[in-house]
Amino acid sequence: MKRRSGFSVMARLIGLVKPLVGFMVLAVVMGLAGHLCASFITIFGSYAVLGLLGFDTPLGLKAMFASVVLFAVLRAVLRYAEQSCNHFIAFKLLALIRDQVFLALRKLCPAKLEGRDKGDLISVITSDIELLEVFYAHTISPAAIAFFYTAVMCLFIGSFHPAMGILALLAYLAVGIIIPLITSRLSGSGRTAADAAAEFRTGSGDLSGFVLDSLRGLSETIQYSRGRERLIQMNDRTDALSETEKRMKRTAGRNMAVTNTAILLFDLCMLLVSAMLYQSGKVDFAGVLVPVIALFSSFGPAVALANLGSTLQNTFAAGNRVLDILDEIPAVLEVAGREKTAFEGAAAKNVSFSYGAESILEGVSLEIPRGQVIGIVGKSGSGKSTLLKLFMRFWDAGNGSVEISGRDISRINTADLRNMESFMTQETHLFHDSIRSNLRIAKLDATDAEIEAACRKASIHDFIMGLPQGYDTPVGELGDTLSGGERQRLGLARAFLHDAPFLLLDEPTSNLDSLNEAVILKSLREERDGKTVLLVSHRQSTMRVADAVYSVEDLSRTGGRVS
Ligand SMILES: Nc1ncnc2c1ncn2[C@@H]1O[C@H](COP(=O)(O)OP(=O)(O)OP(=O)(O)O)[C@@H](O)[C@H]1O
Repeated sequence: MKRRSGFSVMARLIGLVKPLVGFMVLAVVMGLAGHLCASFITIFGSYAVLGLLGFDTPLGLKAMFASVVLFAVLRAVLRYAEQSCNHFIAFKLLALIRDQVFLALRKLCPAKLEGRDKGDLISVITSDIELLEVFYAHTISPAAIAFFYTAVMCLFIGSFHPAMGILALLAYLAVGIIIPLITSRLSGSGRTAADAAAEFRTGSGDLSGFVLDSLRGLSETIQYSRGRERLIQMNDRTDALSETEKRMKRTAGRNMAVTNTAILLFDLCMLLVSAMLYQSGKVDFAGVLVPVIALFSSFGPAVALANLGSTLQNTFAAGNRVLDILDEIPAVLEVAGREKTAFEGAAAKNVSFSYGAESILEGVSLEIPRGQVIGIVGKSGSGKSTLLKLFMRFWDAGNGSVEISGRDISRINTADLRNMESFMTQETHLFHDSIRSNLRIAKLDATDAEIEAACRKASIHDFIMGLPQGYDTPVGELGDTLSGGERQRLGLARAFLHDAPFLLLDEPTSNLDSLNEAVILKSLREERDGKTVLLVSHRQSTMRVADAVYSVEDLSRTGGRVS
């Protein structure tokens, strides 16, 4: 994780939400006015007491009581309006940030997400982004309100005597900034509160990842009787996390105690200073009563600012993780605005590729003429799937060029490429939705007849019709109510439905019995007129459909033709 300063995280987070600046200003103005109304209720109340005691007051008694009532009503209305405005901002902002994060993920996908811990990613998308709401709705505006409110109150208290104004300023600064800064730097084990907050966010991401991993590996855990160990590990992680949280809470509690003590001491100071000024005739009795009451009742925004300290560290840690995703550079950049390309065949020319330092393909050349079925064989791990991914441009080739219709695919519009290619991977993911919707993602405007035709080609139509709700049957959670072969055939149906000229099939028949394999091979033969197929398979029976078969290990040396 990249470490950024609190200031730069804050600046970036504010930058993310420029479109809502107007609403933010409105929330601050209403919040400021609301707080001032609240303070002036007590201040006018104290003037009213002075009036009752026979002292001179700026307004008549009736006007003062009426003002108190007016301020009370205004306070309520302004508070309501400020809160509504903040909620509106918060939810709009969440939508805005989620949009940006999903956009970033879409660009990073799939190359940069392959190695990433999915649980950690889920934690960023859900809890980290949600925590940013705290930053926008409950951090920026309280800080701005505290700033303006403090300025107004210092001027008001200072209007009785400058010394009292300066004392008030010191009090607000101490409570709102100095004390939280000092206490946030001191935590039990010598680490800063920021460290604890970052540790907490990372720990909770790790825990989500661990839980997800445990759920996915449930059958292995049961089979090898590792339930107890797994549970102990989970408990250890949870305990470590709650220990960090406890430490953070303890720090927050201690800070609160220090802040409250400081408020009482500053009030006492104000009382002493005003009494001394009164004795030396510098202020009248109102100059004692009103500033003391005004200071006493005006720490709200400064305390709110102080309280931000503990949540702010947490928010910055979350912000850092969100920014990490936004700043990640995609392995492959999207292409748009280029001349449209129609499929005329594909080729790899002297292509080399490595995942980091691990070299997978070296000097690979392969011609895939239009209308042909080309088979690729090779040892497990030799790079067959990788070669298909290069044709999909999930990764860019290190050296050499991957071409479609004679043009390097890094110069073909990404949208054209997706329309030209149907890729069936070894793992067919099924969404938690009906079978029909799961198929329709391959062609959003597909008619029911088209879906049915694709399913017949993939030899899965009869199975679907046998289900209680046919095509409307919901696929179970994680799709594990379907067998591997059924999932595979649904994957194939998607590939057929997508109806692209270039089909890339990675082990399309590995989980099928020979009967289903035969139906699918027949479909492939029938389809072949308008289609070009790149087929990876370990099964000789499947490879019989190919016009030419190459071994991926030999593609660089001998041309690699096997049959
Ligand atoms: N995203 C990745 N990052 C790093 N290494 C990877 C990645 N994907 C695959 N590999 C590695 O690259 C090598 C080739 O993988 P690939 O999936 O292309 O092989 P394959 O020939 O299709 O294997 P199989 O027949 O078992 O499916 C393997 O050693 C694999 O571990």
